[in-house]
Amino acid sequence: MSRAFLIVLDSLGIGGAPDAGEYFNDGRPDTGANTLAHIAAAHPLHLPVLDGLGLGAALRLASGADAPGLGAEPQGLWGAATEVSRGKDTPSGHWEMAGVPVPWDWTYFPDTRPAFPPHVTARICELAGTGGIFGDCHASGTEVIETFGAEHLRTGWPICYTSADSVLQIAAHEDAFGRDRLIALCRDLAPMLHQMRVGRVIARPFTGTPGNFRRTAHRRDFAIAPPGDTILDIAQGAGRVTHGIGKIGDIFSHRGITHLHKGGSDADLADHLIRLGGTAEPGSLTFANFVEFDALYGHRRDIAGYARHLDWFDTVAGRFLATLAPGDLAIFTADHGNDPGWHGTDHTRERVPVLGHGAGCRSIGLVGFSDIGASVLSHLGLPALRHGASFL
Ligand SMILES: O=P(O)(O)O[C@H]1O[C@H](CO)[C@@H](O)[C@H]1O
Ligand SMILES: [Mn+2]
Ligand SMILES: [Mn+2]
Repeated sequence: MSRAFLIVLDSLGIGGAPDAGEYFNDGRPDTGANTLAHIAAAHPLHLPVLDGLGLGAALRLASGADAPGLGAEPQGLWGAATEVSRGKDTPSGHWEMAGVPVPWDWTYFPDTRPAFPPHVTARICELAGTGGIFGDCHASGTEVIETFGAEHLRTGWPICYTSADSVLQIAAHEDAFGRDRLIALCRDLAPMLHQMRVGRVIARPFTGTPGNFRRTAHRRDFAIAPPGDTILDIAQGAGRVTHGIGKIGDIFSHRGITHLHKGGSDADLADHLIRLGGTAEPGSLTFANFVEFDALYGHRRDIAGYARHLDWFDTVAGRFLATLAPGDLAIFTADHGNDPGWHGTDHTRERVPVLGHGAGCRSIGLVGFSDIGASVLSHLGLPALRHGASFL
């Protein structure tokens, strides 16, 4: 039985989203944002594997842009996907490609002080047993603990903040407040926030002393569950083994995942992917997310770093594809844009590439995100979901 591998390069947009004007960075519309084109224009890229599948061709199709060094004659299945979900965030992109477009508008907290409505603050205080909270604003997680950490140690009040994403994050000291207590607080708060269509409550434990605070690796995400069955649920329900690599567990609220493979860096995740290329079970589905494009380079508007990471990933893709057997399908795609050449620090609304290995050599044209999931199910011989049509 052949296998399927769905690999997300987190934030590798290729421009051209027809509704980019309805999404903003620093109050200005995303019209014209193009992650790949702006990186390639500023920094020469060497991507023989991804471009060989059709990355440059997909870029031209999505946005009309040409990129220096890209645009080889495609040897794979290639096209570009347009998102319909009303959100340029990670869960929206992943859920839609997994067959579940998001049927609601996410709730975002305003960039005001206070940022949180009184009933939310009251609930946090009730659960934490404190007389108040610190923060209550949009903030960077490292800065907010510098600002409020000392007062937090003195009073025990949790530090609560948000961002341009649909999130409520709580930072607290691992020892003084207690790591388990923080995680329990976030877990107990999450149902109310999910009801409000806030995507995630995130525990952000830290250690250290004033002036030397640092976040620990014990972050925990309590994410709203996808509002319907995804390709992971369908595959697992049909008795197939499913592998999640990286953030996939958190993104899908840990549903439909037989084995989760995590790591401290994309290099660790690449090791998992290459190993699973050789060992994943017949008929299995492997779903991977490489987050460093987004977290380390897109949000930080680091064009050179993003370019280096793309060059590195291309060698990973080559090593991974060499492990596959005839009949296996691999699809490389992305969940949204995060143009490091753009203003602001937020994601950008863009189309994404769809590059297939193991399914012939042709253009699939412009497709929808949910067509990706439909194609994976069709390849695995599994029943279709309501959304999407296979392009295989
Ligand atoms: O500044 P930190 O705490 O890393 O926050 C970031 O992490 C959140 C979740 O990925 C994002 O919404 C952004 O706010
Ligand atoms: Mn993402
Ligand atoms: Mn991001």
